[in-house]
Amino acid sequence: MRTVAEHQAVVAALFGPPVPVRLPVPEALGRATLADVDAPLSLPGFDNSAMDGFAVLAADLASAGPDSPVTLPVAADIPAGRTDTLTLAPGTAHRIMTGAPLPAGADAVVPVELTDAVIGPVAAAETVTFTAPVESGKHIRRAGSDIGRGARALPAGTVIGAPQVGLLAALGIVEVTVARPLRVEVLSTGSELVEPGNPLQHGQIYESNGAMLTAAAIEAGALGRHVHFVPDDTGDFLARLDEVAGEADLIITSGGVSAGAFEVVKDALSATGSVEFVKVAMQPGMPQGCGHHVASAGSDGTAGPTVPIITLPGNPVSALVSFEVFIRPALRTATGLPPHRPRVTARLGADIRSPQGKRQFLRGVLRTDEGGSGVVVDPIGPPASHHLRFLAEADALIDVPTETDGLAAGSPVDVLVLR
Ligand SMILES: Nc1nc2c(c(=O)[nH]1)N[C@H]1C(S)=C(S)[C@@H](COP(=O)(O)OP(=O)(O)OC[C@H]3O[C@@H](n4cnc5c(N)ncnc54)[C@H](O)[C@@H]3O)O[C@H]1N2
Ligand code: MOO
Repeated sequence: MRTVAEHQAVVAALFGPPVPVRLPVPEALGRATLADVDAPLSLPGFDNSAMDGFAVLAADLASAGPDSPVTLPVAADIPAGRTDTLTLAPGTAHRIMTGAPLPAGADAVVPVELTDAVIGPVAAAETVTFTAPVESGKHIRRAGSDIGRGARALPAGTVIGAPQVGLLAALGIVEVTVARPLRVEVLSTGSELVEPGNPLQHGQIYESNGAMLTAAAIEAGALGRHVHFVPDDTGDFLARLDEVAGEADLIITSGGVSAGAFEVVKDALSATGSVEFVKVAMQPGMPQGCGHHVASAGSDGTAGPTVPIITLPGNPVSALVSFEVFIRPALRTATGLPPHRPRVTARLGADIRSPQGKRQFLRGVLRTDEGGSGVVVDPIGPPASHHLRFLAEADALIDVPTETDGLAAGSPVDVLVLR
């Protein structure tokens, strides 16, 4: 049997390095930059006020005190957005709002609350009185104090989140070079499957792997699309693969890869020689397949596209755990994103058993222990791979080493954090 690490390497090798693409900033959310972004302008772009108040020359207020108020004429009113250039004459004040450009000649701003001016939406009075001096530079946001023009705004490899979108927009940047998102098509197989919303007959079940794996692909940063499911018919299956091959960077299938009499995926793809089916020493997720699907030639004889394909086992827990262990890290690396879920060491909240010779990924729920001194993981649900309910409750996978056949409560274990 192949080890988990060996199969991870085989899956990762299906993908090339990240491909750069220019995307509008809002569409770059969640993607990794593939080039440094340097600031095309300074932030702030001009000296401006940090407070609603009065721009002054600090020297004019040097003698101001409760018993020696200084009154200055208000020579201008500067709301944010005023675009003309103003100069403050010594011995005068300008009413100024937060974010408004500081007039040349002013070197401090006094907040309105520290003056005799009326606070609120009123016209500026003719004069303003100060009862305290102000330090030169006070409440002024200097041009370039956040970032200077030409400075590195985002290094290559940054994952774009809300703060990065904010910075790029503030810099006036409309497009950014990021890793091209990969298009993942998910196709389920099984004659027992029925689309949710339709009635079930005895022996039928609702198709859930397609929706689940599509969601997992999207969560991993890919463009996931669920192309629904086909019955256990190799002709139908291959036709659907051909249909989506031209639009996909990866096809994921579920089901039909074990040892039954109707293993549509294995039967259809084994013969092609471009997909290998293997057993991986893990539970759940033992039967795996991966390789390339070579789509049939077009009617004009042109060669069909070749696309990486990963065939996951049909048991729902096996399918999602396999995605987490093999596909998610590979997809993320191929799009420049940090590959792994966080891993932590936790103490087991209960005894566990594990099949020797297989690396087991048990579902678990993380908590902080009563003393607050560490992280505990409580195993939940049986190991069998149809327990979707416990998968939905879990926020961790407990990674039990291959050679271990059991661990006592309190033992340290390696945990993959799923949130
Ligand atoms: N004789 C053997 N039988 C099985 C073996 C084996 O080695 N020898 N392996 C077992 C293991 S382990 C797994 S995992 C499963 C994998 O089976 P398949 O990939 O062939 O999957 P199916 O047989 O098609 O389905 C398994 C199970 O999952 C349900 N299923 C399938 N697709 C979906 C879907 N899209 N949505 C919801 N549920 C789905 C299906 O109804 C079955 O109950 O094989 C074991 N057997
Ligand atoms: O390996 Mo299967 O995935 O145990 O359920």
